[in-house]
Amino acid sequence: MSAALRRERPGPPVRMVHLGLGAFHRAHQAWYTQHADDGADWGIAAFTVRSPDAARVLDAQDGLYTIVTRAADGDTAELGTAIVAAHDGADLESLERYLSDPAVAVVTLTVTEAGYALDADGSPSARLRDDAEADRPATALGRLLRGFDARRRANAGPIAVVCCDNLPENGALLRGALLAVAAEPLRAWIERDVSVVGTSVDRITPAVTDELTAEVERLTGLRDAAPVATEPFSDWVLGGDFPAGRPRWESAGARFVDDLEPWERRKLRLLNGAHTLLALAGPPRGHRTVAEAIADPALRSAVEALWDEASATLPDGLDLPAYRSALLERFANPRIEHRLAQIAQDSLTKLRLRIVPVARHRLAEGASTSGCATAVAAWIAAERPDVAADAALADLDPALAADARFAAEVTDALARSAQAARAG
Ligand SMILES: NC(=O)c1ccc[n+]([C@@H]2O[C@H](COP(=O)([O-])OP(=O)(O)OC[C@H]3O[C@@H](n4cnc5c(N)ncnc54)[C@H](O)[C@@H]3O)[C@@H](O)[C@H]2O)c1
Ligand SMILES: O=P(O)(O)OC[C@@H](O)[C@@H](O)[C@H](O)[C@H](O)CO
Repeated sequence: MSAALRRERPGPPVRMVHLGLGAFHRAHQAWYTQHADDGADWGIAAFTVRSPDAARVLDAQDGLYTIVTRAADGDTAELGTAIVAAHDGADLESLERYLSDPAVAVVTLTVTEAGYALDADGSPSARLRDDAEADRPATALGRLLRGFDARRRANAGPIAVVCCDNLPENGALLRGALLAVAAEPLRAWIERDVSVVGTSVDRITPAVTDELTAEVERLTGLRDAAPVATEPFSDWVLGGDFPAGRPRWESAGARFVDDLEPWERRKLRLLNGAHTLLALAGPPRGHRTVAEAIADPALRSAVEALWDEASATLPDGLDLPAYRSALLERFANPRIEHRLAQIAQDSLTKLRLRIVPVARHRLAEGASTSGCATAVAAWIAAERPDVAADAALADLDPALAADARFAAEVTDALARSAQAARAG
């Protein structure tokens, strides 16, 4: 019988807190922290958001888990060691305790786009406002405010918070939301003592499947109930200050830049924009995963058209040809089973953030928008099949709906996909 995972000696001291204990945190921020040359000084206390399950499982393994890196030609396994404590997100007392400790210097978040509980214009939803005043907040930001208030009362000093979700201008968005819902005197403390760091995060890490557990046992001889599978590629670009210190993530390959926005846009508009397109257009053509969808010549050319349009909205100096060709290789990785159904969550919000700005930019220049129109048509076909195309388009973005050329392109794309579906 295989051995279970347990620590033989204590892990690093807790100096980071993470909210959103999912697959991505374990494959990305925790990986960079353990690979930093001062990683032995930086342990992470990680909290779930909605369900305690991931914390229970990881806690039973002393925070240890296996990271399986899946290259096209095979898998390798390594032990993830940076997470030293795992908690149910509802455990506010532990969150307050960590954040009251001056040695804790960084908070990271991966709570998904929906997890911020913001309205479409980026302002806090009524749910978030109510939650920020609740006795036992249930949203990630409500809980973060509770933890920050404990730090303020403990006089534990400034701290950095890093939003690691796929949201444009994620640092500014998070800061705006925190300041909008915090009551005084916490609001003034956040303004003065919390540095909100913007970041672009990149490592394709699909949801964990049962098959992975068996694969880990085969590779390592260990029983692991919390493994994670990820791709060899990894990138982390950050912009902002860390007033209480941070791991030397740059020694593990992270990049610190003065102007984050171009890198963030490159990733969101090319990688995530294409994922959103494939997640909508792939299933009606019988595809289940990104690798299957990108192997379909019609979808590959739709992605290329979208990338041509998105690339024209990006500044020079981002090495776009190399990035695009690496993306094609990453999408095609046969060992990464990235299900389109997982990516298709919240498509309306993602189109508004990733496709609509490109389409608007191109229309203002009188340039082609067929790639954007294909993505929008795929969304209408998948999620608004019973609504007239012009009404669905108006729901997505009134300015695009008012543009006769774009509306006609969407109608044409819908007709083409219906014809393709009839043809079989
Ligand atoms: N997985 C990737 O490849 C990847 C890569 C880059 C960035 N990201 C970013 O990280 C996020 C998390 O990715 P993951 O793979 O760890 O996801 P996940 O589904 O494992 O979720 C992570 C955490 O978010 C919480 N959560 C999920 N949906 C929520 C909701 N609607 N409201 C509140 N909390 C919610 C979960 O409880 C969990 O604690 C992504 O949404 C994305 O923004 C992921
Ligand atoms: O839910 P999304 O669309 O923000 O993200 C789903 C995937 O596209 C995403 O997780 C990518 O794998 C990731 O952004 C790669 O770095």
